[in-house]
Amino acid sequence: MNDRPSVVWFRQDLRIADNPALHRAASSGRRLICVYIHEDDDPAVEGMPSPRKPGGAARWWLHHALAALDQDLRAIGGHLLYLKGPAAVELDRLIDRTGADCVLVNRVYDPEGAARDRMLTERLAARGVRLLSHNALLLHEPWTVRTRTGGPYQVFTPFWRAARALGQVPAPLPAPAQIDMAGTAPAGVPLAAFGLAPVIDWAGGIARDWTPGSADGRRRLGDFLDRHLPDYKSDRDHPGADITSRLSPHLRFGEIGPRTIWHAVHHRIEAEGLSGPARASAQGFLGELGWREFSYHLLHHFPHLPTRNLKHQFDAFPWRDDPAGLAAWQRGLTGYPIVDAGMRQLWQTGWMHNRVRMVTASFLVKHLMIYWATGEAWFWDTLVDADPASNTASWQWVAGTGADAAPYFRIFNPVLQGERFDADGRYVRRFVPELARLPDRFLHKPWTAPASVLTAAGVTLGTTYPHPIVDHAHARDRALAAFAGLRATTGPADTPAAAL
Ligand SMILES: Cc1cc2nc3c(=O)[nH]c(=O)nc-3n(C[C@H](O)[C@H](O)[C@H](O)COP(=O)(O)OP(=O)(O)OC[C@H]3O[C@@H](n4cnc5c(N)ncnc54)[C@H](O)[C@@H]3O)c2cc1C
Repeated sequence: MNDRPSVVWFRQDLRIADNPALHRAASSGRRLICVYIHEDDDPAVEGMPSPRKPGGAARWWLHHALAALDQDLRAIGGHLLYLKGPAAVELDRLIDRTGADCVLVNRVYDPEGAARDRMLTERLAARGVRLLSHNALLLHEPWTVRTRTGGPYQVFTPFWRAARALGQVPAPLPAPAQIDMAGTAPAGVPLAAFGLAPVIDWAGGIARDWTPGSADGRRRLGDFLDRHLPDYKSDRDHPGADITSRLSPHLRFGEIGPRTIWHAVHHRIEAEGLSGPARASAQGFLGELGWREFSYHLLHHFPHLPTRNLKHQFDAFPWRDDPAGLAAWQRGLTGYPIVDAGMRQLWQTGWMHNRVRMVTASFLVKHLMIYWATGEAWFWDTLVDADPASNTASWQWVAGTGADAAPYFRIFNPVLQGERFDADGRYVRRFVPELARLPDRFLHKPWTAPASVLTAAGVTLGTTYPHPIVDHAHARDRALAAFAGLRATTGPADTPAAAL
C-alpha cells in the first residue's frame, strides 16, 4: 500500500458527513492531513486569482465553523491543521514536509476559486501530485443541467424541470468512523492567528441567534422538518412567523450538504405519506434549494454575474449617487417600517428574511435608484450566509438586471408589502420597537396617523422615528421615467436577452 499521506483541503465544505473528498481519502486507508488555509491578508501568487474575501459577519461565522469542524474531526481521530498564506505556497510547503502525493478537495464554483483550482491542478501535477476534486456543494453541477441545444438556462422554471429530470440525487455519504492522521504534518498556526473573530465584540446579536457548525445545522433541519415543513408554502413569506429553515449559513459554509436536506425531505414525504398541500409545501421547499442551484448555474455560466449587469442594456441606466440615502438604508432609518425592520434585523442578527430581502433591495435599487452592486456589497459584509452565487444572482433578480428577473418596472410598495406580509406587525414591532405601540393600521405608514395617535404611542416623527426619506409615488415615477428613458435608447431591457 502507498504509505504517502493524502491532504484533504477544506474550503466551502466544513463538515465530515457527506464530504466526498474526506470520504474518499479516508476510504483509501492512507494517513491524512486535514487542512484549512487562510489566505485573507496575503497577495495572490504567480497571477493566481484570489477568491473574494468574506465580509465581517461571515468571518465571525467562519471562525466558529472551523473550531466546530476541528472538534468533529477530533471525535474521529483527526484534527484540523490551520495554515496561513497563499494556498499555492502553503500546499507546496505541506507537500515538501509530508511527502503527500494527493490533494483532495470539494469543488468551488466562484470564478476566481474555480480558475485557481484549474491552475493548481497543473502546478501540482508538475511535481507529481494529483488534485482530485468532487461535488459536495450542489445537487447537480452547473454544467450537467443543459438546454436542448446544450447551453445554459436563464429562466428558473425550465432549469429546475431539467435538473429534476436528471434523476436521483445520490444519497449522502456517511462520516468516516475513524481517520488516521499523518504524524509528519507541521504544527500550523492557532485559529486565532486568522484574525477572523472581531476584536471589538460587535457580534453579540449574531451569537444569540446562531451556533455555527454541522451539529446545529442538523438540529435546525430536524426542527424545521418536525415543525414547519407542511406549512412552509403558506407561511414562508411572513417574516413575523419565522418558519423558514434558517439553513442558509450552514449551507453557505458547507456544514450541511444539499443532498442531506434533499433526502431528509423526501424521507418525510414518504414516511409520513405527505399528500395534498403538505406535499406541495415540501416540494416548494425543495424548489428553494432549486433557486440556490440556479444561482450557481448562472455564476458558472456567466462568471461576470458578481460585477456586471446580465442584461447589458442596464449599463446605460442613470443610477444615482446618494450617500445620505444609502446611509439611511444601511442603518434602518428610511422612515418605511418594513424596510427599517429588515435592515436592522440584518445588522443585529446577520440574517434577514427572504421577503424582506426583496423589499429592502428593491427600495435601494428602485426608490433610491442606487446601483445594485452597492447593496450587494453591504449584504456581503453583513450577512452570515453571504454567498458568492445567491447574493449576486438575487440582487440582479431584484434589480431587474439579471436572468429571469423581476421586471424593473414592477416596483414594490413598501407600505403594501408590510401590510400584506406583516399584517399583525409582529416583525416590525420586534425590530423597530419605537413604533411598537402604534395601532396595526398605522404601523406600516406612521406618517398617516393622527397626531393624537402618534402621541399616545410615544412617536414623534422626525425625532423618535424618521419621516420617509423619499415619497413612494415620487420615487416610483422617477424610477419609471428613468426606465422609460433607457428603453427609448437601448430597446426593451425587461426581456432576458436569450430566454430559454
Ligand atoms: C437581495 C437578496 C440577497 C440574497 N442573498 C443571499 C445570500 O447571500 N445567501 C443565501 O444563501 N441566500 C441569499 N438570498 C436568498 C434567500 O433570501 C435566502 O437563501 C433565505 O432567506 C435563507 O433563509 P432560509 O435558510 O430560512 O431559507 P429557506 O426558505 O428555508 O430555504 C432553504 C434554502 O434554500 C435556499 N434558498 C432559499 N431561497 C433562495 C433564493 N431566493 N435564492 C437562492 N437560494 C435560496 C437557501 O440555501 C436556503 O437556506 C438572497 C435573496 C435576496 C432577495
